Amino acid sequence: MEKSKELLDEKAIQRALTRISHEIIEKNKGVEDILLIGIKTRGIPLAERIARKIYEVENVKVPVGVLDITFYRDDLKHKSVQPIVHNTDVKYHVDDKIVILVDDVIYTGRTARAAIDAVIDMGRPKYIQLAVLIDRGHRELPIRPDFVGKNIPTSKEEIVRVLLEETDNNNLVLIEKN
Ligand SMILES: O=P(O)(O)OC[C@H]1O[C@H](OP(=O)(O)OP(=O)(O)O)[C@H](O)[C@@H]1O
Ligand SMILES: O=c1cc[nH]c(=O)[nH]1
Repeated sequence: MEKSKELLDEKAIQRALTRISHEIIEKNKGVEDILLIGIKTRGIPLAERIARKIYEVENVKVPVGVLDITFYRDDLKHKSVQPIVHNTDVKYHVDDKIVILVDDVIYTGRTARAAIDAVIDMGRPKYIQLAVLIDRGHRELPIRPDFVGKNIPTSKEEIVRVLLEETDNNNLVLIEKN
């Protein structure tokens, strides 16, 4: 039977995103030349929420782009090793930009790596940074996010589910064990 435990509620998610937004501003000494890129699915609403928070603080509208990256798989336990970047025809002007990739969960790091590759294929950004709501560990590549909402130690058997109002009509982070 699947057991589910709540890790973050709506307020905790929003607090984490507020902190990440402030850290982005601080690390980059403002928000000039920043391009946020949300990784589908839930990285997109997270990037939009961060953009809204940055606007509240800095009064600057930072652009938000989208990357569609998925694994060919039946479920999370049967991922193939290669994530696939789908919208390769969508190109952003990344030259000299600070590109901040945004995703809900980082696990093996393979999605982040595919996103980094996709951005590098588009041009020559000044920096690429990575923001995630949840870092659940178990990296298979030397990739570490610059901005983390919450580090959650997990076993490989567990699954972290991020639910957002925009995609799931709910705001919760759950950990599930089969
Ligand atoms: O670090 P990794 O091992 O690559 O795992 C992290 C990725 O897995 C999840 O995406 P998923 O493939 O479940 O797609 P979804 O977000 O569209 O549900 C999550 O949203 C990250 O993009
Ligand atoms: O547990 C996991 C692992 C990868 N991606 C998720 O969204 N959850």
